[in-house]
Amino acid sequence: MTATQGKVIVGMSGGVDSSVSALLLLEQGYEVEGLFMKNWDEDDGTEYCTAKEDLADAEAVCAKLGIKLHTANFAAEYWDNVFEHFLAEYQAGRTPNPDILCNREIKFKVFLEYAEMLGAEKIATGHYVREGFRDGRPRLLKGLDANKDQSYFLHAVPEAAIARTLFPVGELEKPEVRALAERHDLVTARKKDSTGICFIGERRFRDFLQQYLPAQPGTIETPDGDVIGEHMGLMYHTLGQRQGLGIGGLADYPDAPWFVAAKDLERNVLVAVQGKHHPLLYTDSLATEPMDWVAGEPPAAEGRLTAKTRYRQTDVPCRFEAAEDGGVRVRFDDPQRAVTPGQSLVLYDGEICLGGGVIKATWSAEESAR
Ligand SMILES: Nc1ncnc2c1ncn2[C@@H]1O[C@H](COP(=O)(O)OP(=O)(O)OP(=O)(O)O)[C@@H](O)[C@H]1O
Repeated sequence: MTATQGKVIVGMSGGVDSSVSALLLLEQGYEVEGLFMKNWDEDDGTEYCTAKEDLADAEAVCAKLGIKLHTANFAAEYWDNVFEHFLAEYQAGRTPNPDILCNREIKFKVFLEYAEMLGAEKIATGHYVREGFRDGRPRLLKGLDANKDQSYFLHAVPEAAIARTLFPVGELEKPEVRALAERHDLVTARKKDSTGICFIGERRFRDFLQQYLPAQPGTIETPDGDVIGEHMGLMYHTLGQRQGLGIGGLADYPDAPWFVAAKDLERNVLVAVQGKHHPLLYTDSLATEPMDWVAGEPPAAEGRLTAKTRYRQTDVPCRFEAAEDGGVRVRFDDPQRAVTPGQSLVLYDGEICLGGGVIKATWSAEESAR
């Protein structure tokens, strides 16, 4: 086939989505080359990093498709611009999402620059999102497969980078993608989806974090300040999670499970409540750090939108207003469970992903009313 559409570099992760992306672009008449990025040097003596296998799979797919595969090591950029921030956030008691930063800083910045160096105007990835023009602007749209939509992770990528990226699988459902890979005999057809944070792999999160952040034991308390247990470090706990208390003698409390409701950083105290639906586990309104707007600016009018506070959540109705510091204040129509500082709030106008920001404070219905 002769290429008529210009040169595009596909981010080849060794997974099925990027394999099929390369295939589709070839079928569409692009001159396609692949790039495998190594963002984590796995010489930390563990067996968890799958980079070697992934590279071998990317090589096999590129050989099968007859395209060239480049490799690049961005581990230094990843460490400086993603990982250090990730650790600092944990240290500050928040639960960060490094994949969002990885997209903004690595996949849609360093990778784009690298592609330019290789003589390509455009890059492509296997993300389940779409690009579409609305009101004359290139917009980031949700992927058609609602189960796989990855716009949550891409909300911090600027419009100019979105405009230079192709998302061939964004128009497809995942089973169609696997079927295409099977039909073309690609080795990744049945490869299982990657889970969790890329550099942590399947290992226990606490073990990983302990290599970088020392344990900081403290107490677990009720909202009234009764000590009911001990924790090994606030960073090992996630809001809304069921919490084993590790001590007996809770004679004053009925035998109901405890859930993490808050982290008091100043006192190094984990606050726990009883019952999965305790009101303190619900957020009525929140504030974010300065927002990353895909369009570079907030929507013209404040008002009603929908929002996700975590990946794989259906977006829920809310009302938003801009704050002076560049962040937003959002109030949900219905209080949301386990909204976690450090994770991102992402706003949508229908299928358009507008942007998002890191959640810095949350208030329960009772606190909002005060
Ligand atoms: N190491 C890598 N090198 C090059 N591109 C990558 C790499 N990791 C991810 N990407 C790109 O980012 C996209 C989304 O990555 P993600 O980790 O979410 O994988 P995924 O949705 O399981 O996709 P895939 O099935 O292609 O691995 C990939 O489809 C690929 O285009």
